[in-house]
Amino acid sequence: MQAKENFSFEYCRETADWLQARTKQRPRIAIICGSGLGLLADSLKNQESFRYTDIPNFPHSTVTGHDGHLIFGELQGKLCVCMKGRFHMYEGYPLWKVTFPIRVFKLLGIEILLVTNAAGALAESFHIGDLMIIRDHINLLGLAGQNPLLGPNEERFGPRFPALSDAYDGKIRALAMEVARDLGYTSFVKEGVYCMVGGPNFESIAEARLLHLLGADAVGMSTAAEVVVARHCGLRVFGVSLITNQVTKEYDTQEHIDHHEVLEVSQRRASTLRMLLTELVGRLEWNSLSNSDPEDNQTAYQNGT
Ligand SMILES: O=P(O)(O)O[C@@H]1C[C@H](O)[C@@H](CO)O1
Ligand code: HPA
Repeated sequence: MQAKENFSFEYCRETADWLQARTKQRPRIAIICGSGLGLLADSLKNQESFRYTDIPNFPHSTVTGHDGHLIFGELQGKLCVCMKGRFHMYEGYPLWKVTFPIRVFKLLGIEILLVTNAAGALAESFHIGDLMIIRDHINLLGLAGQNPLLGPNEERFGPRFPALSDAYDGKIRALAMEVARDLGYTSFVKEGVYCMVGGPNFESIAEARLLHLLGADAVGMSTAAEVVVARHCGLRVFGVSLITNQVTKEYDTQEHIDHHEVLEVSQRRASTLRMLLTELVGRLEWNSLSNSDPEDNQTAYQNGT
């Protein structure tokens, strides 16, 4: 098992304090940009940007399409902090480090986490360029014993046994669907189940068939671990996958997916995803999202209500 001492409250606090000493911005929304999806971060107003390499304790981005800046700024008049580039287990980081920024966000006062990723389609009804609002996930690594919450529990962040039955906020998903309707996006905005695998290889045919049989609509190499840590510390979560490729499930194909193709599609569709999220952020109203929703028992637990 990985040493956990560096996932401690104090270690996260040190990073949050460093950031708060350098910006007066106090955002309540955090956004993680997936592969090739950094465009959203670029559209923040009044930007204050920090290189990951300058932030104490922060991991460094090593993957093409993940720039490596933490950007504070305004989107639709709302203060946000945006990760332009995320971390993956296949880069050699333990999962606690992959998800470290989430706990820093919590200490910065973040309440809502918006996660994006590039993913391959397993569902036949999905097409390249579609946006999949994540209804639920299969954390394949977690089921196999690789979980960012392994080790002593830090009660100041959350409970030993967090519930994940409501991981992806129902009210924010409904709002996003409303936004999609208003933007005329309904033909390519779908809902579905995201499966996180470890990577870095793409799936074999037998693996792709298995994941589809298990109920996954799309597969990628991120997100679920971040969401586990976010829900543990009571953040509300909204996730969206940009479908960059069809995952091959037939043996008689000549198609081979590669990361360049993933980046090409995500860069081509980044402005559409940006539009959806920008409009969504603009419509996020804390009052209408309040926790009278019985679905949101995790946050109620955190608040002691
Ligand atoms: O960070 P995300 O999940 O968007 O990145 C996906 C998964 C792999 O890192 C990479 C494969 O092309 O894109
Ligand atoms: N498999 C896993 N991760 C991915 C894929 C895929 O097909 N596309 C983008 N990220």
